Amino acid sequence: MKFFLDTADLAEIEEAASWGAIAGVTTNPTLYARTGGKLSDFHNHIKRICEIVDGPVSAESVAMQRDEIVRDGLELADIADNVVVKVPTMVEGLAATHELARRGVPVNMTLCFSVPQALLAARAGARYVSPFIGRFDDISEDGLDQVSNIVGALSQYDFSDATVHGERIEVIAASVRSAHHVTQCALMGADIATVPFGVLKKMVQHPLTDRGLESFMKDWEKVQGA
Ligand SMILES: O=C[C@H](O)COP(=O)(O)O
Repeated sequence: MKFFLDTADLAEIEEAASWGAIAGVTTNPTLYARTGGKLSDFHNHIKRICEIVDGPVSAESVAMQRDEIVRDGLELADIADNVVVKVPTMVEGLAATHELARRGVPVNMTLCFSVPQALLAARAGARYVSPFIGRFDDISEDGLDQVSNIVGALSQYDFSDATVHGERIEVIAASVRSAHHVTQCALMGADIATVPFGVLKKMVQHPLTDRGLESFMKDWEKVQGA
């Protein structure tokens, strides 16, 4: 399993990249707004992320019509070679994804909540599909179950004919809220988990590691005093 960092915060991205932990970054309009960035700085900000991370960086189109999404997507793809255009899973998004894929632009279909949506994303030529866990849990559904179903359904078929990249569509487990979500996604075979920095930090932690470290340090003090 690969990990992407789900943030637009440059300090978080630099720190996580220094751990060798992340293979890419995903952003969305909310995450960019959280940085306090302006619209005029958006492309520069994505460029900066692409310089820090040597892997796919998802930047989302906020257009609603297929032609505008394609125009947006082509501009975003021009920022750097590792930009992936994030497009919502809706009719206009599918049409735009199909056109962007035809032009060789990798697309991450986002806001995916069902197997049929994921199958259509794959057929349209998406390079990635992002089922959301936490937001599904928020409405008393089972987000992890949905990821498992999507991983299972996509693995039944070869969609390589649908993408100009000829690569298998990869599932990005998104809206990840806990290390438990990551564990379950890894067990069900999701290709990637995109995690907020807070979750990435929790993934490193274990109380027995802390307790073990504390006792090693105490015993080492005894050695030094001997
Ligand atoms: O845009 C994708 C994010 O993974 C959504 O995460 P969130 O539901 O925690 O805002």
